[in-house]
Amino acid sequence: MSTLKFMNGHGGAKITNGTINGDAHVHKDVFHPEIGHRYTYESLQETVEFLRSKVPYLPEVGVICGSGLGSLAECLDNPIEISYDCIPHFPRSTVKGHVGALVFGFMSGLPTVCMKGRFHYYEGYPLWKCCMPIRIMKLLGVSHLFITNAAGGLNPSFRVGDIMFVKDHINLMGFAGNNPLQGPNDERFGPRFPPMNQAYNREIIKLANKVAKDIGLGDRVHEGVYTCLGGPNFETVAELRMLQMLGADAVGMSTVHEVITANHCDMTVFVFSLITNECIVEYESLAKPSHEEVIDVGTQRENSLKQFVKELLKQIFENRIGTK
Ligand SMILES: O=P(O)(O)O[C@@H]1C[C@H](O)[C@@H](CO)O1
Ligand SMILES: Nc1nc2[nH]cnc2c(=O)[nH]1
Repeated sequence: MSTLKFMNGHGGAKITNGTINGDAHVHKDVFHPEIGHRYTYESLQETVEFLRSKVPYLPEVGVICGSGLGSLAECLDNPIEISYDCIPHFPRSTVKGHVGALVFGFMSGLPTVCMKGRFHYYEGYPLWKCCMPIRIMKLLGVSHLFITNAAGGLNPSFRVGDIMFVKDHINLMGFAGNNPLQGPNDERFGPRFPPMNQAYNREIIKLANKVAKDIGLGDRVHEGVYTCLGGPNFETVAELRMLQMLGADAVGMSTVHEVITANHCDMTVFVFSLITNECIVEYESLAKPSHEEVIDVGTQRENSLKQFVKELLKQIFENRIGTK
């Protein structure tokens, strides 16, 4: 049995645990003796069918909310919030600041789905599972994916609260042989060997710089290279110095595998990092990064970021950027 609850003040609906747990779904995922468990195209279709039965339109835009950035989902008009624990085959959020719900609605007039909470490798999920929602978004019809994250600033010119438009990444986990596309390739999603040299849409980055300037954020934005480590610990001084030498401007614990999965299935991708802490590269410093600080900075910057995301989205679609 399924129940929609109306949310105060938003004119929307909320589907939470317990309200639809009775919905039976059959697990058709496969276990390969050599490589272990994987989702199949068919099992993902079950998730898609479930979501289609709850939401009366198809989203064109996807937004992944980073740590402390769940409030971006408040940009949606007429939200329909569906808790991850109601959705067939969906992993569960375990991290503070990641609520664990898909929120459908209209952002700048465009049908959009926000992931209020992402999945991380350090939670114990393999990368292919962390990225499962991206394939779900693709199957629902999402063409443009906005990925956001909280990251430590490696570039000494970055200040806490700055925004970095990601122009490229260094896939350190991939260097170690860990990649979300590992395992059998399903050509219905994309090719076995996808290119990654244009993973971040250049036109959107150009527009993002203009929009940031127009709304008064011009002096707080940068372009840069993001890298991801597995976490959950923050980095040592020696590790951070090494990352700086490699050419990374910001470090986090997510995003890279999501970008790879999204590009594999031909989505248009835009990513920004909120610099929530300065990476400590001096042994003398007594400062310590913390998840609380990361979430606080997200909260402090939420109004500017909401305004930025709404305006950027509007202009992307007005100018048909990245429409394939
Ligand atoms: O989900 P993101 O990448 O935004 O979160 C970063 C990485 C860790 O999950 C967390 C550490 O505070 O912030
Ligand atoms: N790995 C990593 N992730 C972060 N997320 C937010 N800040 C940081 C950081 O300093 N390091």
